Amino acid sequence: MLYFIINPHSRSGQGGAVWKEVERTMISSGLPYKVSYTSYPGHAIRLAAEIPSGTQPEPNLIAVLGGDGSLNEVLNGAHLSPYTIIGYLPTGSGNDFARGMHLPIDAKKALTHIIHPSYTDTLDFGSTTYGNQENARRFLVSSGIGYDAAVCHRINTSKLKKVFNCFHLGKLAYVILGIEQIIRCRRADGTLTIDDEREIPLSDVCFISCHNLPYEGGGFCFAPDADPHDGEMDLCVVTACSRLRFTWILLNTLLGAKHTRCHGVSLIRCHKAAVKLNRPLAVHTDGEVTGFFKEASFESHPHSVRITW
Ligand SMILES: Nc1ncnc2c1ncn2[C@@H]1O[C@H](COP(=O)(O)OP(=O)(O)OP(=O)(O)O)[C@@H](O)[C@H]1O
Repeated sequence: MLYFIINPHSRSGQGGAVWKEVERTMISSGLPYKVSYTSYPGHAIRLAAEIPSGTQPEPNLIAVLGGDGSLNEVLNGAHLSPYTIIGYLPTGSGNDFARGMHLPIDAKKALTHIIHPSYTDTLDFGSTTYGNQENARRFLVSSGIGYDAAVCHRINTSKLKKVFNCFHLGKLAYVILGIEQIIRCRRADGTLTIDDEREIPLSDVCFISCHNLPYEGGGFCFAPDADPHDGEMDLCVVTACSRLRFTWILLNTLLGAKHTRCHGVSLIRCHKAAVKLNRPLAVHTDGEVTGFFKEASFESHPHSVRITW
């Protein structure tokens, strides 16, 4: 069975209008499908959890229409199995999943791939544990602590993205709030433990971002070689740099240039990473902020989620 989970509020309310257009194609296809609409943040987790795993002759396909946040919620609610397949119709403003996977950004084109799947792929996903060890959340794109999460926090609490999205300039909101956080974001000292073995002391941490896919924040390429098929995560660690150098690093990631050569940037490939800091910093998973914490752990779950396009 084909289930649609629609976030009508994605891209500042345009998601509902996009679905109306997409649904015409669905109706004319004659295929059976069910639709649910999200009515509050976190609702897609519950809606996805209500969909049972399919069976071998009849897998269930959950098609998400929304942004990376809605896709993340479905990943967190879905009963992951070889018979649960996730499809994606991007209507967000960041669209880092679609960008990283080279998927069509156009929801109508994406629907063609859902109706006539040409390919299914099994991807890695990551999980982030924060605060007390009971809190965990899955991610498909990236998760981080520090500057990147602080920007997500501002994006989600400020009206700027909504206003800019009306003029199709959502990306500019990320840039403006990103600059604001270069000036205001707090930093911390601590340690980073890689794969339970190697402990790295950290001072003046700007952020630590853990990637399954290369881009986050609407196109910042923090981990150019991140591959969701390799069973590992790519960590981008940025420490001890002036605001000017930090701006230069961010510009490099946005323009696709080599930020990895900049002083203060390290890229580490691993299965697990644990961060301990001396003050709480914001933590995000796929752009959804979970809170401010001193400790966060990230882990890769190889080949665990089926996607179609
Ligand atoms: N009906 C709703 N009303 C308000 N918020 C909602 C509703 N449905 C979902 N949400 C929340 O909206 C947030 C953002 O949604 P989503 O990521 O789909 O779109 P976006 O913000 O436009 O895209 P992007 O994350 O790519 O910038 C999610 O955190 C989700 O929980």
